[in-house]
Amino acid sequence: MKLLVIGAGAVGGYFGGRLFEAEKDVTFLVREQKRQQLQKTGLIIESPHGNINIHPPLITTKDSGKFDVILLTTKAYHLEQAIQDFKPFMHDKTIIIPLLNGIAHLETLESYIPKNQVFGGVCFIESTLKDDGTIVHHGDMHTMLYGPRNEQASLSTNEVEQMFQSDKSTFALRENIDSDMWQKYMLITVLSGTTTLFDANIGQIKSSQSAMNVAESLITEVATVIERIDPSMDSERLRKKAQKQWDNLNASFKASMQRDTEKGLAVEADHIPGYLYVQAKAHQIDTPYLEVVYGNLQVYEQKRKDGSL
Ligand SMILES: NC(=O)C1=CN([C@@H]2O[C@H](COP(=O)(O)OP(=O)(O)OC[C@H]3O[C@@H](n4cnc5c(N)ncnc54)[C@H](OP(=O)(O)O)[C@@H]3O)[C@@H](O)[C@H]2O)C=CC1
Ligand SMILES: CC(C)(CO)C(=O)C(=O)O
Repeated sequence: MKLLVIGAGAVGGYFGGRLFEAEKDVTFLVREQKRQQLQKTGLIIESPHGNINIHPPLITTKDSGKFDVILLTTKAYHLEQAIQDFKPFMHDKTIIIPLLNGIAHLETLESYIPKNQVFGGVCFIESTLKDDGTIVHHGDMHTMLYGPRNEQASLSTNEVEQMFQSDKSTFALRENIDSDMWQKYMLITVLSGTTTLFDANIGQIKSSQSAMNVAESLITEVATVIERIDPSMDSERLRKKAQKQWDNLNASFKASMQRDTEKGLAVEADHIPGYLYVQAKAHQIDTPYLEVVYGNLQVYEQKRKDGSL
């Protein structure tokens, strides 16, 4: 089984790097600047679970070859281009596993690729990139969940499972990956929304009862919207689990979107809160907290564009 990781950023570099370390057949599809950087320094991971500096095979769109599994790890705003870039590396059974936060990318992927080749996926990790491309892993979490969304999956799950084994991080094949994706979407909307709104880590947010009330109201709104989009998701269960996940976070925890705003980078505003906000409007659900969170990120994007950050 041959794995192609699209992007060697904070998520793709970490999980792809751990699989390469575990001697899996892993190649990275990268853009030219990244290729040059990685050729010079190697792929470096600094992690509480062990630092590594490795030299996995790198390809760009100028190369050719076919891969059995594609792990998609770009940001949502690079999705359309990434699909055009990785499609030539697929054969008629290749499985795509996207690790993007959110859910709307599944529809985009399925508009280009047969549904039985699109798995679902989520990851739990707090990682970021240094200027020199080093992947810095904060905290303990490093879990990737994946699974078929279609009974007629083009490769058997047993075959795919062989690829995702490593002593240094956790990979789990799931029966209901859609449910995992919604639950993660719920969590990330609240975490990225509040940490960027207050420009604060979780400990700082927890120090204010009013800020905590905002988080709780956001949790309730998002759970309501998700249940309306997918009635198989129970809003009360979503809400309770998100609340528990929130309560268990370390004080120093930051969402990746917050780390991106601290660096003045683009954010997935339309893909994460924006998609839910549009769905809420379509279902005539009032979501004032989601509107504030989304509006805050839209203003941030505008400031980036006009150079006034
Ligand atoms: N970081 C985190 O802690 C977590 C992030 N996520 C989610 O995972 C996704 C990825 O985030 P993250 O890893 O942080 O983002 P990064 O920006 O760190 O990494 C994305 C990588 O994708 C690469 N890329 C973009 N387009 C292409 C392309 N066409 N071909 C090849 N490579 C491409 C970029 O390359 P280049 O270097 O050339 O710009 C970049 O290195 C997001 O949806 C995010 O929300 C989920 C869980 C945790
Ligand atoms: C919440 C977290 C850290 C979990 O992986 C995440 O997905 C992100 O910050 O983007």
